[in-house]
Amino acid sequence: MPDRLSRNLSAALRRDPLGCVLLALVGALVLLCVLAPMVTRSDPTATDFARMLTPPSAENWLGTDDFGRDVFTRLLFGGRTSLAVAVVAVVFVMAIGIVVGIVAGYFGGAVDLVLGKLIDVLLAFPRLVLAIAVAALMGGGITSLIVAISAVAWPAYARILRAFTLQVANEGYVQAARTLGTPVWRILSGHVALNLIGPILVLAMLDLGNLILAISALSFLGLGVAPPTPEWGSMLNEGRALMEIAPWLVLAPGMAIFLVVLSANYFADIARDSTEGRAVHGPSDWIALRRPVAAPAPAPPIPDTAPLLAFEDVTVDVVDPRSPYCGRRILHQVRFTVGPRECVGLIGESGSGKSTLAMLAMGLTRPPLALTGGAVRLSGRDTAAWRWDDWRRVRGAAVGLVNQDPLSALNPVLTIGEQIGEVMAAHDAVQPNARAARLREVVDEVGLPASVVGRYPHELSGGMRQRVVIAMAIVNRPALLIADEPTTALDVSTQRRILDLIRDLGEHYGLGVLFVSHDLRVIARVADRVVILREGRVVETGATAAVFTAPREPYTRALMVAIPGQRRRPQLAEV
Ligand SMILES: Nc1ncnc2c1ncn2[C@@H]1O[C@H](COP(=O)(O)OP(=O)(O)OP(=O)(O)O)[C@@H](O)[C@H]1O
Repeated sequence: MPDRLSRNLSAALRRDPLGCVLLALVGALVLLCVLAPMVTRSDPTATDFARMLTPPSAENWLGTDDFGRDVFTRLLFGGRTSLAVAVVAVVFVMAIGIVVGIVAGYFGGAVDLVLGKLIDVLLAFPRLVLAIAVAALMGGGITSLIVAISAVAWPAYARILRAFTLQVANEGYVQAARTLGTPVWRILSGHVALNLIGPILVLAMLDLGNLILAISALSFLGLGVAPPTPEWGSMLNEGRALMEIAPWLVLAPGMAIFLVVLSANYFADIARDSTEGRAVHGPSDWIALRRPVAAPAPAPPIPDTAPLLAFEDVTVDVVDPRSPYCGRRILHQVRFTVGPRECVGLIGESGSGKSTLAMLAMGLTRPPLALTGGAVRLSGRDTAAWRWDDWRRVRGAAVGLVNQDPLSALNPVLTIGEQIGEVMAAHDAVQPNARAARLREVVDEVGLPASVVGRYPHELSGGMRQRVVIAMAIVNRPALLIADEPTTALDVSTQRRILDLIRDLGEHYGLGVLFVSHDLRVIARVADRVVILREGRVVETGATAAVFTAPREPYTRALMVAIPGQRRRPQLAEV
């Protein structure tokens, strides 16, 4: 995003002579201010009553004030103060706004409610009036100026960044990071904050001008930088009484403020244009997933013979009384297992409950749905009492997930190497010193060139992206892989290659695979056993060849006849 921002800014400037002139002027002014001690030998506070109120001349380019001080020198040193205070204030404001906005947007619930109310209350006051009150209470000076400005400016940032966080947190790649067991702090700093850099930069540019104005206004009112230290606002105040006989006293700082504020707003506009159109989507109910259940996980006795995944009479209902579907049964005593080195195909038409089962196996069942009967066991352990942290250790380590849409599962601002590396870093399955080698190995295993690690998701084809997602799912060598419609978004030939890859990897790693699909031909190519689901009930289950060649249930027969181009039943390995 910052790359695109700088590219767009330079492209906009190339097309815009006014922008170039503004940039040159403000750049020169800022440079002169920064280098003030080298540009001018005069002391900005040294008085010389013999030279009081002299108009601009070769000796005093911008004249002198009523103490005989050189206005040009004071303008440059005053600019250092104004700009430094503004930059420090922006940093403070951004830091508070970013932390509060991200925390409120990401955690939601009570945290969001409390922070949201605080933001609302602070935003209800006019910013400058509140800043005047805070600065007056603190007694003026540079510190109180920064505190006053920071205290009143952060809520606007927090509110905007909260909204951005809500959007980013619902992106597929953030959800994917969660399902891969990435810790919250890493999701916040890596996925959420990185994606907010663009909006943050634009906000900072937009507000820099406003903050300089506010700083100047407070100093103008005598609540900021105390005389004789020069500052543009206080210079305006000092020159105000003599404006009619010595207009240069107000013109110089006035023009400087005007130029800096105009430039900041102008460039912020360009920056805002260049970052518009971000793709955002999705509801914001995932935060409820974090709610842990009451009891801690029990000590896990793991029978060697236990299947990797077992659904034992699993019943799921809509339990939230606020849902219009409250009381509806989604899964009815579903029972089947997935063992090591076995690929189980879960087939069912849309709405039959396939995704609900896949989510149960990852501990991602969302309110208003809840497990109301039976048990979901992973390697023999009942997961009912697992808390969020227990699941976090399992996801991405013992259980890998491959989703339908690889693009939404990948973070657009991180390279492939970083994203695979992050999954390894989230768990201890691969030792830190072995991670670089494992990265190369897994990239090779999924059939991608080594160069892919330095590339970004948008530089890859759909099939390559799905290979990356598979690499992320297997990099920690899980025992179980959940593949939820992993080939639906791909063309037929890519589908075939991805299916072969999953089957080969399953054999290579001895993986148990739960392969969810509505497409019988896909299941026929990869699955050893099939489970046919209809309206939340298992209607038929058995070895793939047996079920497909001699279906017992009328529903299974109907499904096969419904395959496009298929008169009677699907051929194995037909895809
Ligand atoms: N939050 C919810 N509230 C009420 N009903 C829900 C909710 N989530 C899912 N359902 C219902 O549960 C049933 C199973 O949904 P699920 O998403 O598991 O089906 P699916 O087989 O994966 O379908 P698809 O292939 O279209 O994704 C559907 O009838 C759906 O309407």
